[in-house]
Order: sequence, then structure tokens, then C-alpha cells
Amino acid sequence: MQDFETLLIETRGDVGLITLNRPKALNALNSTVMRELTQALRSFDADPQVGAIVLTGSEKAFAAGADIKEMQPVNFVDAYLDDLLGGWEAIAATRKPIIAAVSGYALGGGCELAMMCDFIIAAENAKFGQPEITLGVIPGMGGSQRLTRAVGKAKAMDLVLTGRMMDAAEAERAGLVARIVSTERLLDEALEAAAKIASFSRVAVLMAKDAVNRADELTLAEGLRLERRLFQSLFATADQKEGMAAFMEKRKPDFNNR
Ligand SMILES: CC(C)=CC(=O)SCCNC(=O)CCNC(=O)[C@H](O)C(C)(C)COP(=O)(O)OP(=O)(O)OC[C@H]1O[C@@H](n2cnc3c(N)ncnc32)[C@H](O)[C@@H]1OP(=O)(O)O
Repeated sequence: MQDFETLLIETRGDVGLITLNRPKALNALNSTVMRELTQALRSFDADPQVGAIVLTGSEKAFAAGADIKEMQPVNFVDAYLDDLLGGWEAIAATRKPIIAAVSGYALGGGCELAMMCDFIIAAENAKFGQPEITLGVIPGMGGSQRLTRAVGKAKAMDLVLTGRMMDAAEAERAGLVARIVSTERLLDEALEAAAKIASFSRVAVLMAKDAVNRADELTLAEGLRLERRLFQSLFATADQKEGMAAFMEKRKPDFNNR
């Protein structure tokens, strides 16, 4: 993969690791980050060696929001015609699972980027918030929608209307964060979780992600039908035969993603 200006990219075994790398701006998300992150995720999605992805930032900031310096001079016509921030939705279209490993600030677009990932592992020092209201705007990368689905209307309204931050413990209680770990353990914990996911049948993993994501969009009846059809279709894979045979034979499965 090519060198990026705003990201560090590496693979650890079958896990793709992306580190946001604009330390002087607390990883503020400008259009270069958006373009490069989209490109990096597409490459990992297409790479047969990669089974899961971890996205992280620095200890002080996962990302302190969309880049205010870049947005400040924008006018309405350009924002509308250029679909300002619309490109970020490509991140959520990634098919392989992405774990956000969040330390420090995840504010505004930073919180929204973490929520585009499949789940969030937070360090004890993590702080989440949607402070856009303090700048005279509102969330624009999905905060009003994904945060509300994650934590419910009451807390989403509280955060979006007051612009206050919540710490990792509150974010976990509210259902935004899957687990909290020490700051030192954050990356290892996220990489271990990603490696575990990457060790399973790739077809089953992608279908599991798809099925859970559809829960936000479908009625219960539609969602249950989709889940059942996906489940049934997995019986056409060699990995289902292998997984169940391995259980019966009391050995570890050897999945081949077929
Ligand atoms: C998606 C949409 C629609 C909108 C958004 O995301 S708007 C942005 C929302 N985020 C914020 O409003 C947070 C802005 N940042 C802060 O409030 C503070 O930086 C902090 C509380 C996160 C940290 O404060 P601290 O005093 O520790 O650090 P600073 O000196 O303030 O920052 C260091 C350095 O980073 C630049 N910075 C921080 N955040 C952003 C940002 N979102 N965009 C652009 N630049 C940012 C900050 O200006 C400073 O740079 P300089 O040293 O060059 O001044």
C-alpha cells in the first residue's frame, strides 16, 4: 500500500491497522484524511490476507472532530454543491469489520467516525461528544442518527444540544462503547479482538456484520427473515461443514473462507 500523508498503515498478521496521524491538529478530520482513509479501507477490503481492521488515533485524541480550519471559510452554496462531509459515508460501506480503538478525544466528526466503525473499544481516558452546537452548526457525519440509535433519544439530545463530553464509563453505560480497557492495553486489546474475528469464516463474519447493521433499517419481521436466509445460505459453505465437523471431532476448525 502507498504512503499516506495523514495515516499510518500496517498489517499485523491478518489484521489491517490504520492510525490517524495528524498529531498537531489532534487528528482533526480534513478532506485529505477522508480521501486517504477511504482509499486505505478499500485496499484492506480487497486484500484477501486481511480479515478485520482496527482504526485508532493517538493517546490524546482519536480525532477532535472535523477540521474547523478547513470548514470555516465554506459558504452554503459550496457546502451544498460539493456535498460537504458526504464522502465520509464511504467509510461505513466497508464490508470487513472495523474496530475503533479510542483513546482521548472523540469529538464531533471524531465521535461520528468511531460510530461508523462496527464497535468501539475505549481507553479509560476516552471522551466522547458532539460539540458542533458550540460552533453554530450541528453534527454532519451521522451523529444525530447513529448516536441516537446507539444511546437513545434522551442522552443523544443531551449531548447534541449541550455539546458536553461524556467519559468512557458513561459511554459504556449508555451503550456507545463495547468495552473499556486501560490506556496501555487499548491497541493490544483491539488487535486481539480483530485477530479473533479474522480467524473465523470470512463469509460468516461479513454476513454477521451485514445482518446486525440491517437491524437499524428493517422492521423486525424483515430483519428476522433476512437473518434466517443468510443463516441458511451459510450451509452452502465449506466453512460451515468444517466448523461443525471440528466441533464434533473436538478439534480447532480450519476455515478457508470458502
Ligand atoms: C462533523 C462536523 C459537522 C463537525 C465537527 O466535527 S466540528 C469539530 C468538533 N470538535 C470540536 O469542536 C473540538 C475542537 N477542539 C477542542 O475543543 C480542543 O482542541 C480540545 C478540547 C479537543 C483539546 O484542547 P487542548 O487545549 O488540549 O488542545 P488545543 O490547543 O485546543 O488543540 C491543539 C491543536 O489542535 C487543533 N485542533 C483541535 N481540534 C481541532 C479541530 N476540530 N479542527 C482543527 N484543528 C483542531 C487546535 O486548533 C490546536 O492547533 P494550533 O496549535 O495550531 O492552534
